[in-house]
Amino acid sequence: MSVVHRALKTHFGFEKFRSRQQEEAVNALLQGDRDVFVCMPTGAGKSLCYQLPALMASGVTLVISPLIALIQDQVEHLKALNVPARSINSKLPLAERRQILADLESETPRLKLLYITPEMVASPSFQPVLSSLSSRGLLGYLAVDEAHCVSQWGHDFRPDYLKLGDLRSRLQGIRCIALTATAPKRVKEDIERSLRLRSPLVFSTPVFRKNLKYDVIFRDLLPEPYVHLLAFAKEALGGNTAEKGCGIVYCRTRESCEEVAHKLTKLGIAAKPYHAGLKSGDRSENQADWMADKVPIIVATISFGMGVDKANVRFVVHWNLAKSLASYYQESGRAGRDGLPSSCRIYYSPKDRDQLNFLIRKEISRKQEKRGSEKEQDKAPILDFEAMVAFCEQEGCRHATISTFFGNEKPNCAGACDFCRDPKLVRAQLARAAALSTRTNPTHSAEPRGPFGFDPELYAGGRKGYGFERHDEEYGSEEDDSEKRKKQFGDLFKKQMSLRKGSDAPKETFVPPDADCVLKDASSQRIPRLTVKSREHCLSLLQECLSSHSGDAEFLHRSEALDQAVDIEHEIFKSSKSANIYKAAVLKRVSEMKKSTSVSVTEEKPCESAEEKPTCSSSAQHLDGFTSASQIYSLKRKRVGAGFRGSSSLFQPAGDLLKSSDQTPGDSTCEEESGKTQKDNNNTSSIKAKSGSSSSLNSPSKKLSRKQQKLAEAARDTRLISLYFGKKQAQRESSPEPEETEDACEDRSASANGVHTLSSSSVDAERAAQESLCEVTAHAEDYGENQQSDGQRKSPKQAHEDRSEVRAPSPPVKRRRVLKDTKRVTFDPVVQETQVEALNGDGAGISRKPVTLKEAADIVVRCLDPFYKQGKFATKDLFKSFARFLSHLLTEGKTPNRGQVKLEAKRLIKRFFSRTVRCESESDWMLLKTQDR
Ligand SMILES: Nc1ncnc2c1ncn2[C@@H]1O[C@H](COP(=O)(O)OP(=O)(O)OP(=O)(O)O)[C@@H](O)[C@H]1O
Ligand SMILES: [Zn+2]
Repeated sequence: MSVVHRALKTHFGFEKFRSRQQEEAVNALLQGDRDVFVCMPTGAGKSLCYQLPALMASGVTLVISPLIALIQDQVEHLKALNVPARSINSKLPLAERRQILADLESETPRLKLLYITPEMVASPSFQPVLSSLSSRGLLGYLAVDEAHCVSQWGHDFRPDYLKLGDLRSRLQGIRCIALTATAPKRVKEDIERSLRLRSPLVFSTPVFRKNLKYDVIFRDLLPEPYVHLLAFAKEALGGNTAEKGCGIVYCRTRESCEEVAHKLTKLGIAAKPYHAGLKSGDRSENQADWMADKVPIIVATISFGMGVDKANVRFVVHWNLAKSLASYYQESGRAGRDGLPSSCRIYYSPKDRDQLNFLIRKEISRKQEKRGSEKEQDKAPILDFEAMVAFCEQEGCRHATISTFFGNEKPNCAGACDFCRDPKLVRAQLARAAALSTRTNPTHSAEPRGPFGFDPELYAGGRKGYGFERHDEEYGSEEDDSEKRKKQFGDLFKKQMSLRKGSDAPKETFVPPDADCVLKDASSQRIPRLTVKSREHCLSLLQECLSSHSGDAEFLHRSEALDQAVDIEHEIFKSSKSANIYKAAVLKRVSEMKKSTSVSVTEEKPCESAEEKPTCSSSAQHLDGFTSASQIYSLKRKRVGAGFRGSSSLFQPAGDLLKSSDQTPGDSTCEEESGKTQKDNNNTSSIKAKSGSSSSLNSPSKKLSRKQQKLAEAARDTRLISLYFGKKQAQRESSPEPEETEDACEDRSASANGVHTLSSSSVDAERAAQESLCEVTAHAEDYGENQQSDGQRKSPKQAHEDRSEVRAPSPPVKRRRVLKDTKRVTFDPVVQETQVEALNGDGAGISRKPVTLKEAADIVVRCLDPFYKQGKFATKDLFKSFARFLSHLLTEGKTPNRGQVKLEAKRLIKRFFSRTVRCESESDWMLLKTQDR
């Protein structure tokens, strides 16, 4: 037995190498003097190609891997084998980090493998560690895992990987091994160049895997898609599911995961969903059940599979299209790792294709807008996606398409794909698909394009690097270049969408939902002329109504209300036949909810609803035109005073809410409210005080009733939710208007906070780094966090702009009004508060008033909500606990006012998320208590 084989057995327990390539790669690294490039499919055993040499060589091998989750997987696996491997990352407890650094500083480190992210390795704070190891000759190899991340043509481009080139040059004499599963030709060239590999020895497994059978089924041609899927799954699993293995169904959305899992289970085969929307406990349980073969099918979003190594996956279905051929190859490659025959199927649908196409281009456009320029590599995702579409729509061998894409020779498929097995059948399906497409859209018949009408040129704007804008946005009258471009491509999009739909009525163009749209059946076009935007707006109305009436003790009422609202909206959507019926039903439901609440809230007895007290409401108008949230909320001058008399409907503009207190008792059916308002005068709120300061506009002598305040606040939050759902809208609303709104001021103020927070955070990190080497990591992670997606380090300004995208809640209505009239130029909220109080003259504004725990909690939840929605908390309970923790932290033993609480909450939250990518457990925030305060 050779030394290498002995080591293989000793360290890993394997009798032999998995493949010739694996063995040769190991030997090349151990014996040769050249760099090594390994390209093998997922699951082929790439890791061992550097792990074994690392254990046999002297020194510490540095392994660069893109994700902390992947690193943790690897390290755990190696620890279980007693291999001295560790990682330095932000999740590491301080004590362990110290231990590792001490070991690396020692004369002969015990560690053999040190896993690290590219951000960390690029961090200036890590350099001393690196230099020290290098100068003492204690570095073994440099292994770059998932090396395709270095390529701007790759689907997972990570800008920080580019910095590895410099690292490579500095570490002269250290040999590098780059590994990837997916390397189309141009990606491979990029890797070699960027990592400055020195005439590397290449060990590459052909991508062709003869045990995988590929086929494509056009879903829209199926009368019963789920029954079809069931039959396929049963056949692939070979009847006795418990013994024969398991399957994965990939879906793009959480909703379709749930639906497919439910349908399959109902049809008689157990299937569990797996997606980020599940509670982490449920998610792990579903995965564990599947791993343990208790449940044969897992229906998952693509997040599932990273690190999942299961040999007996008999099929991988893509219920929705993958975003690129490279991704598809990787995802479908999770089938048949044991070498046994397995099936990979796509249930293809042109709607799906169009939606994904739209999202990809939108994402590119977003990046370009952010960066302010177009780049050649912007085309990469489009080209990759087109390759994916061609895979489905072309007549030809599926294996050949994949192999050619990866720069391999065409393989001998020998019937391992539907086309090679029965080309006639595939052609017939394509013809039927084309016929269906023509029937649905007559204009297609004249177009030279693929069977379902796919024509890359149709997206000409996108090909030139422009993204698609929501065509129904209004454009400013002053069209600068970028506005013109937007408009031009807005028009282009309209035209192209009409082409697709065979319609020349732009109004009917359906704008697909954003990727983060929470609506159920979001992409359904069942109700003509009902836009996603309208549905989202309705959803926000329902949510606000639910959250503002769900009682006050619950920290999370907002998120819970959203869940409930999603169900209610969906129920209404399903049962409505037209857009008007749908809208009316939503308003009715809102009104009913309001009514039922007002019965229990004895102190509030305003006009209840449009239906009951028509003189009190303007809801007819809103019903028709769907009053935008900004209208409801806005206190812009033009709207103030132009509203409706005495309405207290939920749909009443906030300006009118202010105005309503002006009415004479006999003016409307809102007498009671008016009277109550008068009575409330002594309970002076700052809203009153501040509206007083803008007396020329807003009938200062009266103040808002509690309900009015509540409604105004609800309206404000409704607007925030719209912002959340459509950032486009947010941009439009914050764009310059004839008069400056309070929102603009708030934005700047938030930005100013951002500046403060950011700088203090980096100062803190610097100090920490100086204090101890161990703090190096925190700094490095901060560094990583401040990277833009396209890799440029954010300037503070950019960082603030980004921050303002997910805006923090606005200040109370009261402040806005005063600020407007004082032509705010100061962005320091504290200064503003002071100014406001000075204007009030009594210094008794709410801003100075100490907040209660409940009020603090409310502020904290609002600040935290965007993070929860971005999936930064593993569970809802964690979110709740963290909110509770922060609220106590901010109020215990102190008497802060609202402004202070908000500032401090934002600072702590920012701090927390600069170190913690995703909150997974309560221990994550324990440091905040001690370190960060
Ligand atoms: N020589 C071998 N004999 C038996 N099993 C092996 C051998 N080498 C590696 N394996 C096993 O193969 C599985 C896949 O290995 P590994 O995770 O390294 O694959 P990979 O190519 O890195 O996949 P991915 O692209 O998903 O990272 C692991 O369970 C590993 O233990
Ligand atoms: Zn074939």
